[in-house]
Amino acid sequence: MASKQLKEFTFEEVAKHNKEGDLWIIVDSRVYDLSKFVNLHPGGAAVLLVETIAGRDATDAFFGLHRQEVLYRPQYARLQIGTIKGQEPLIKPLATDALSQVPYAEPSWLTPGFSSPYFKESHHRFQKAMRKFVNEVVLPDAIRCEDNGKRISQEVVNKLGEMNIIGMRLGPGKHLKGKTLLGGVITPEEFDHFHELIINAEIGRCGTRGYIDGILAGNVIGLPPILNFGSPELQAKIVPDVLAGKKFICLAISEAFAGSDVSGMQTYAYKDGNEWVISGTKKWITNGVFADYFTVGCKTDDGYTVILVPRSDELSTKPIKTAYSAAAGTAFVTLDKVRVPLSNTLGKEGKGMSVILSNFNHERWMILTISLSTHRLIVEECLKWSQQRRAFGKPLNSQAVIRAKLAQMIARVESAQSWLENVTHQMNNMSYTEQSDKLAGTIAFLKQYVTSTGRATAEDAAQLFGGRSVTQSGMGKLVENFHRTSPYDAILGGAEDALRKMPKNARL
Ligand code: HEM
Repeated sequence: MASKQLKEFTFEEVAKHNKEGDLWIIVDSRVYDLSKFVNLHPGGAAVLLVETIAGRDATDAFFGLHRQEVLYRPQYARLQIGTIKGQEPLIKPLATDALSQVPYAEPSWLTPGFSSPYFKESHHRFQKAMRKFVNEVVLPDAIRCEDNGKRISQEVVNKLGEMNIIGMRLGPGKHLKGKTLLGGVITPEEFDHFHELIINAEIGRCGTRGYIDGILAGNVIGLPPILNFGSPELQAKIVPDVLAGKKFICLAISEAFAGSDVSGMQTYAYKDGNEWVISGTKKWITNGVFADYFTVGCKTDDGYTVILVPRSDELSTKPIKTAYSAAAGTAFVTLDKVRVPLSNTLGKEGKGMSVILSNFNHERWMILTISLSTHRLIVEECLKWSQQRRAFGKPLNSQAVIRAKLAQMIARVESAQSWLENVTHQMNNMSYTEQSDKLAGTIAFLKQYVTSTGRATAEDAAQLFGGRSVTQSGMGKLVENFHRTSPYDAILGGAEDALRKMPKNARL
C-alpha cells in the first residue's frame, strides 16, 4: 500500500464502478478495487455485488463481518487504490507499544489521569517496552503456533533469553543479578513482582491459551525448585542454560493417580549406591514434550522427595491431545528405572512435600495473572463488538440487557485486579518462605475468584458474539479461545480451596 501512489476520488466517481468486472467499494474512506478479488472473496461474490455495497460506502457492513486486521494483510491492503477526497481513515492500527483507548481495556494504573500506590515510573517504562516486545516478537509466533500446534519457535526463545524475560518470569532474586533486563529498560535492583505481573499480563493479551503455556510455563514452575533447593553445583549446571533458552525444564508432579492430592502419587524412587532409581508415570506435564529436564515428585522410603531428572533413553514423553493447542507441549511421561545421582535431590530427602507446596503459590499467581489479563482482553472485545455490531437497526450496546452484561464484566475484572495488586504488594514484602506460609490461602482464593469470574465472562461473551464465538478465525476468535480454554485456569496449578489458619478457639 505504501509503495503505490493513492489517488483521491469523490463518492460519485466510486459509484460508477458498481458491477461485475468493475467493482469498487469504500471502507472507512479507503477506496478498494475488488474487480478481480470478487471471485476470491471468502465471503462469496454475491454479497459484494448487491446494490447497497457495490460502488458504495460499505464501512458498517465491513466492520460487522471482519476484524480490522483483514485490511492490513498485504494481500488485501494492495487492493486499495485511493481515498475519498477530503477524508482521513478513522480506524488505524495502533502502534505496537500503544495502550488501548477503550474504557476498561487497560487496568486503572495505565489509564490517563489515574494514579496507583503500587506502580511507579519504572513499571510504566517496563510495560511500554514489554507490550512492544510481545506485539512485535511474540504475537505473530503465538498466532501461528496456536493454529498449527507446533512449539514456540527457537528464534522467539532466543530473544526471550537475550532480554532475560525467561529469568524475570521466575520473579525477583539473585538469578537476575548483573543481567540487562529487557534491553536495559530497568535495572535488576528495580525489578519486583509488579514488573513480573506486567510480563504475565502482556503475555496474557495474546489470547492464545495453548501457546501461553507453550511460552515456557514449564520453566516458570520447574526451575524454582532448583533455584530454591538445588545444590550450587546443580544450579551452575542447569540454570544458565535454561535462562538463556538453550535448554527447557518442566515440573512433573501430577499423575493419572494423583492430581491436587499430590500425596497419592505412585512414581517411586529408591537408592542404589549413590544413585536414585526412579520408575513411574506423570501426566498433563506442560512443556514435557520438548523439555530437557524434569523436576519430578517421587515417593521415597521416608516420604516424598523431589528429584531433577534429565531426559534419557529411560525417560520418554508422548504428547497428550488436549482441547487447547498442542503448542503447550502437554506430555505423558514414562520413567523406566531412570538412574540419576543422589546429588540431584532438591531439598531434603523425604521433605519433598514442602518443596512442592511452596512452589504452588508462585505457579498459581502466574496462572491467575495471565488469566485475568486475557479476561480483560475479552471485555475489550465485547465492548468493541457491542458498539460496532448493529442488530435491529441499532448498535448492540443500545440494549439495556447488553449494557448490564458489560457492566458485570467490567466489575469482575476491576475487582479481581484490585485484589491481585494487593496480593502482589504482599509478595514484594515477604520472603519466599513467608509467602508460602501466609499467602497460600489468599492466592488460592484469588485464583478461584479470577477463574470463576472468567468463566462467567466467557459465557456472556459467547452469547454476545453468537455464532462467531464458535469459530476459531474471524470476529470471535479471541472469545472462542477464551471460552474453550478458560476452564483450564481453574484446573492447572491445582485445587483452589485452601482455608487455613482458622484459630481453634474461634466461636460465634
Ligand atoms: C476490502 C474488502 C474486503 C475484503 C478484503 C474482505 C475479505 C474477507 C475475508 C478475508 C474474509 C474471511 C473471514 C475473515 O478473515 O475475517 C471475509 C469474509 C466475509 N466477507 Fe469480506 N471482505 C471485504 C469486503 C466485504 C464486504 C463489503 C462485505 C459485505 C457484505 C463482505 C462480506 C463478507 C462475508 C459475509 C464474509 C463471511 C463472514 C463469516 O463467515 O462470518 N466482505 N471477507
